[in-house]
Amino acid sequence: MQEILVLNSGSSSVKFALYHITAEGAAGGSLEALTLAYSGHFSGLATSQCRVSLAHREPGQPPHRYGLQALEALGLTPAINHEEAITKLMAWLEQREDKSTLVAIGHRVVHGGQTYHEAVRLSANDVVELEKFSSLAPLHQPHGLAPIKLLMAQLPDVPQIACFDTAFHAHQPWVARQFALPRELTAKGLIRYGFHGLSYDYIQRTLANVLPDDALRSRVVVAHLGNGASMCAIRDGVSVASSMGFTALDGLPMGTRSGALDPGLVLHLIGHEEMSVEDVSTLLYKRSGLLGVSGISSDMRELLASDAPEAEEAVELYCYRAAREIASLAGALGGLDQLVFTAGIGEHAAPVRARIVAQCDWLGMQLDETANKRDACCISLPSSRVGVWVIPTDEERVIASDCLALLNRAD
Ligand SMILES: Nc1ncnc2c1ncn2[C@@H]1O[C@H](COP(=O)(O)OP(=O)(O)O)[C@@H](O)[C@H]1O
Ligand SMILES: CC(=O)OP(=O)(O)O
Ligand SMILES: [Mg+2]
Repeated sequence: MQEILVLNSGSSSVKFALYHITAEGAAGGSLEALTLAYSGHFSGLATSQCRVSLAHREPGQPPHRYGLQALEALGLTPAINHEEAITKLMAWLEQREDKSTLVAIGHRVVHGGQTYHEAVRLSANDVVELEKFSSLAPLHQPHGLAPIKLLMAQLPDVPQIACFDTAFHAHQPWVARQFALPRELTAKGLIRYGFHGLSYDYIQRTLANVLPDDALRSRVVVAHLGNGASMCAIRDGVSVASSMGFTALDGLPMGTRSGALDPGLVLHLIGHEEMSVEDVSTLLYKRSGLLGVSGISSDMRELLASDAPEAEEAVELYCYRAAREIASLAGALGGLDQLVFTAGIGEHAAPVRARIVAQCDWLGMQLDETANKRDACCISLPSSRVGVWVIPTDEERVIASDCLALLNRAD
């Protein structure tokens, strides 16, 4: 049985999955060409909520979830940061006996810049090139590249394949990518890239299965609300605008990131608050967003459970900015047919979805409150002009499927 391993370093998590390639899969790269065998994650990294999970799946059986003792026996105990998560994951992989079945390892790499527009088998030189984007995605790029370097050394014959968050947005109209800056800076690549593209790709492919009529999916906004959060306007299956820009700091407020700010505020911090570039970077990437406004936590679960007015203020601001962003992206699309919620908050936080949808009622959204409380797939009423959906994302499956397509092309 041939296998593909996938690693996905998010800002608060390391997710991993092992797929078996089905007989039909050997010939095509569809999402269904792969059978999930193992999946797991280290989550809540750099918070007080660090957790680990592992599940094993046999075809036709319910998933077997490992308990705490079984996880401990495998060395899979909670990790406090990405480095520790990767070390534990590598040790678990190392102790698996047979690695000859592994035909590729797929990695989520958040920033692909202007050159990397599709999945690529990495050379050592590619890794050097991709490291140049580390300052543009400090919460992601170094953590995505670290296991690539380790695995290139440990398993030199197994292709290490990078799949990029930015790739899905690479064909946005130029007007959506430009900043209003002098041309010589734009020419240097100071443009909007957009992120979470693997997630958006999964959602648009899955929505097409749930809602097969193309005409109903012409204008879609996907709200990827995880620890990082962004939205994407998708017209006829193609990204046309996104809330994230040059870096994964723009747009919506996030767990610890500020989202969009007046750029004059950054100048003020440097000029009048005597903050260095590094201080401002730490402030905007690690101390802002839900954590900064609430002063309590970056985790939406904790804020929703809290009675503190500061927690409520953080949730209110989060939902307000999200509703404004949906309207802005509907503007880019010239209307809206469907809204999809996904990722940690989008998939699980019914009160957040309810508040956002309530603020979008003027766009023609009517929430089915019972369906919303159940995290059902369709959460809008039949009378709602805009369909509202909850679709769990699966970046790992898109990565595995892109790897398979690349391997099949190379044969
Ligand atoms: N049941 C829940 N209710 C509210 N928020 C949740 C729930 N489960 C997860 N979350 C939120 O999702 C976030 C993690 O989202 P996820 O997409 O997995 O993260 P990452 O950005 O690291 O990939 C957590 O920080 C938490 O705020
Ligand atoms: C790009 C980004 O913010 O990703 P994540 O939500 O996984 O941290
Ligand atoms: Mg994520």
